[in-house]
Amino acid sequence: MIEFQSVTKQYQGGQPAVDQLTMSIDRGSITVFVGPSGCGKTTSLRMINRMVEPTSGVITVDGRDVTSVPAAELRRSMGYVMQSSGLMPHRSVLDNIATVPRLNGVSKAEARKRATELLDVVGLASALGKRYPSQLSGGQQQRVGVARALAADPPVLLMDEPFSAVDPVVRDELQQELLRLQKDLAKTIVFVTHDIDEATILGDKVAVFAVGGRLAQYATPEEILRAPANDFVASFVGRDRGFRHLGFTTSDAVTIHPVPTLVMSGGQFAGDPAAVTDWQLVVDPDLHPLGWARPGTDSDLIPGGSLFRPGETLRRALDSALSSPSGQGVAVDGDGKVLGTVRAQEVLGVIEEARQVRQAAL
Ligand SMILES: Nc1ncnc2c1ncn2[C@@H]1O[C@H](COP(=O)(O)OP(=O)(O)OP(=O)(O)O)[C@@H](O)[C@H]1O
Repeated sequence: MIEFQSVTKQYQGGQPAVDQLTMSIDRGSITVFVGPSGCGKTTSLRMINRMVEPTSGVITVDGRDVTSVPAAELRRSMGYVMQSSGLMPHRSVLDNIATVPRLNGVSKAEARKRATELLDVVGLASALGKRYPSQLSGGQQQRVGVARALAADPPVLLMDEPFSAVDPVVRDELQQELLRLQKDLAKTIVFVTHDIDEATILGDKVAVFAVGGRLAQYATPEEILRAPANDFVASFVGRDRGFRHLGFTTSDAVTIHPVPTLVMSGGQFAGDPAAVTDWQLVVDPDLHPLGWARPGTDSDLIPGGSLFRPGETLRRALDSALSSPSGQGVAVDGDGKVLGTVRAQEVLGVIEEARQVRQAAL
């Protein structure tokens, strides 16, 4: 959908900000540009919609050289979301979202109707439409920024560090929301971040840029974590990359063992916890896990670790086992009811088997 052909950008008097960039961006996918500060991510993104003009090279969108399209028209045909939501402070949320459709000649009533629908699409209550941007939280403002970018239903969405100014919990929500939206919308999204975790969570493909605007690696997140192309990528991806890579393999092959349970209801154990000779999982009458009872004590309820569902990743399964006071990770079904437990040693066994299979395939 988007092609960079030997694209270089040199601002006056400096080193190239982007140096001979050649890459193809797939239609309907999320492509993430990641790298340290100043490596040319934003410049590369802005050359797609001609907010920045290349010094040399060609960029095409859908086979058309972008320089053949008037810059204003090109910009309106692509959604753009930036770090500070960039909303107009003196316009209501609805009117902010309706901006581009209005510029494209859509009637006010029609544009506002669509804007109200979009509030729902990005998970905001329609009542917020009447507020001004300063009356929203940072996370809500970013959602409005996404709604505004989607308003003209553009095939391409450019996102420049859109979630980096919000706290980690909201950021996590916004990332999940974007993935959910993308399932329905299948836009061609180019997303800039300096955070490798965000890149691997969101990207179908990840482009790692090195200082000097050179493309150091362009591959799936799984491949970048498993096989960084060089020392720069390895150090940028960081020390936990082996662990993060577990986030790409499912835990299907891990055995789930039955676990003895002790029911707790109304704050009371249904049996005698002092008689427990092995760790027992404490559950409510509907089999939702509450914590653990330790053998040989008259047992307070000991809070449990993280839970995971079969089909989730090995990372979740391992985390569940390692964070559990009993050393057993608790697997639950879609309703949150206990299915059984997994042991860290066995999860590690599956990880090692998967590694050997990959090794043999090389
Ligand atoms: N308008 C400009 N004039 C001159 N130099 C610029 C301009 N915009 C960016 N640069 C320089 O170009 C290089 C690349 O900048 P760019 O903003 O693309 O990097 P980035 O990877 O997005 O960085 P960050 O993560 O810090 O936003 C930097 O050295 C920057 O100082």
